[in-house]
Amino acid sequence: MIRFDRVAKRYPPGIDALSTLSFEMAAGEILVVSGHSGAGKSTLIKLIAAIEQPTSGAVLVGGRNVGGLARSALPFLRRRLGLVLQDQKLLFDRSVFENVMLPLAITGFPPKEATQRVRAALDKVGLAAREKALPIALSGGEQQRLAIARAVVSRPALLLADEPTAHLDAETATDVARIFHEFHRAGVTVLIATYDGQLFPEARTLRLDHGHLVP
Ligand SMILES: Nc1ncnc2c1ncn2[C@@H]1O[C@H](COP(=O)(O)OP(=O)(O)OP(=O)(O)O)[C@@H](O)[C@H]1O
Repeated sequence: MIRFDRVAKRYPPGIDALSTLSFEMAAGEILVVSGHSGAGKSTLIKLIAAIEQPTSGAVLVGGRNVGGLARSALPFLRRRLGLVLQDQKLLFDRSVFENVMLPLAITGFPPKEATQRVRAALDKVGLAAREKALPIALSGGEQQRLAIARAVVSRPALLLADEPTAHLDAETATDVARIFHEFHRAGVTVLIATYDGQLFPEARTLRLDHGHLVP
């Protein structure tokens, strides 16, 4: 599903975020990428989502090299990806339901089926009863669950999450981690960048240290 082949990423003015990183992740796997702040975890996720381009090496997602992907090919990739980024970018003037509907509305999904999918996604993250609420009325854990619902509403084969349990208390973090495990058990390939790998006991762990894989 994912292959990094000697991938390096250097940001201007010369910060090496990742150095000759190689690893593979099979379809259906759950993988945790752990490491200290600045180790390169977010960069790894951004390269998979083609938000950033590698300086050298190849990033393959589903057999396609996404490093040199033309802008016109990005929607094809993004449709297969569910992204939960650190900055969730929830729409605070729209309801919970509308936030989750947005990715489907953008792709012109038929409204009736879209409504069913939104309700199914909200149900999976335990927010079915809150669909009319505004995000501001939700707790931090609920906002994170809303971001997950929005990421999975397109039923992606691959779910990527960057520090999805940051800023949550231990009980809420465990609850959010359980949701990722449930998607994994339902067949979704799940990759999570987190400093707290212990929350994901079912996952294989890749450890990064200053952009290098720790053997
Ligand atoms: N857009 C950017 N421009 C310049 N440097 C960047 C940029 N993004 C990240 N970096 C640098 O690259 C290195 C890796 O950052 P990255 O965000 O990938 O690490 P991280 O492990 O996700 O850290 P954190 O857990 O703090 O989010 C850091 O030194 C960071 O300062």
